[in-house]
Formats: sequence, structure tokens, C-alpha cells
Amino acid sequence: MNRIEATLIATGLKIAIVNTRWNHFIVDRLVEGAELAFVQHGGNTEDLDLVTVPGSFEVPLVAKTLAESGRYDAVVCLGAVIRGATSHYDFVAGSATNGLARIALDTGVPVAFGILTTETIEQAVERAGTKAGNKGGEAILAVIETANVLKQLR
Ligand SMILES: O=c1[nH]c(NC[C@H](O)[C@H](O)[C@H](O)CO)c([N+](=O)[O-])c(=O)[nH]1
Repeated sequence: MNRIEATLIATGLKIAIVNTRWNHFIVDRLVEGAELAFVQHGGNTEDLDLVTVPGSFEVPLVAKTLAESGRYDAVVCLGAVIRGATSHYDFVAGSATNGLARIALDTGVPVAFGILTTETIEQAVERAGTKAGNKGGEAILAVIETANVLKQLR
């Protein structure tokens, strides 16, 4: 069987990270995790561009713009939508998810979904570098591998 698989080598890749100011106590840890994973896999931190937006609702438009620019091998989207007392959570989480789902297919650029959607702050903390790892690091590794697969296919 011919297997087409890619490495996790980030050397030479240029990646844009979109992060939110909302819940920055959590999201800043996701950004740190993404940068660390990128550098640990051979990436140059100068090849990372960080674009900050107010909240997760604003992420898809900026992520699409970055993907369409042609300047990046991938886009990583980092945020944290944490359920509150109202149903606002559902609308923000849903719009961010639906918005991001289409960008990769529309632009041909890998887009990582690193927006936490949690019921509690504790669950978010667990995914930002404690008991459940760092979803920012996981997100950038996913698009490093995907970008390398695409380089083989194109
Ligand atoms: O990123 C988030 N944005 C949130 N709201 C702001 C939203 O993303 C927009 O920035 C805002 O609605 C203005 O468009 C959140 N909550 O409201 O709970 C949240 O938990 N996380």
C-alpha cells in the first residue's frame, strides 16, 4: 500500500495565529503552547504572525482574510468560549465553529480549530496547559502535519 504521510517538521513553514482577547487568561496559554510546539518542531518564531481580535465571534473573518492573503502555509485559531449564565455561549461557539469550518475548503489553506468550548472555567484551564494538555500546541501540530501533506499532494 502506498502511504502518503507527513512529518511534523515545521522548518520553513509560515503560520498565522488568530487569538482572542476574551478570556485572555486562558487564551494566552494556548498561544504559548502553540509557539512552543512550533519551535520544538523546527519552526522559527519569526515565521509566526499573531493577530489578536476581541472575541471568538470575530475570529472567522480575520482567519479567512489571513488564509486568502497567500502569505501563510496555515492559520491557527485560538480562543475560549466558556458557558455563562445566558445562551450567548451557544451562539458564539456555534458561529465560530461554523465560520471556521468552511475557510479551509474555500481557501485551500489548513485552518486549525483551537477554540475551546467548555462548560466551566476549570475545563478550560485543564486544556490550556494542565491536566488535559495544551490545545494550542495540539492545534498547531495538526496544521503543520496537514500543510506538509498538502506539499506532497500539490
Ligand atoms: O471568545 C469569546 N467571546 C465571547 N463573547 C464575545 C463575542 O465573541 C464577540 O466578541 C462579541 O459578541 C462582539 O461581537 C464569549 N462570551 O460571551 O461568553 C466567550 O466566552 N468567549
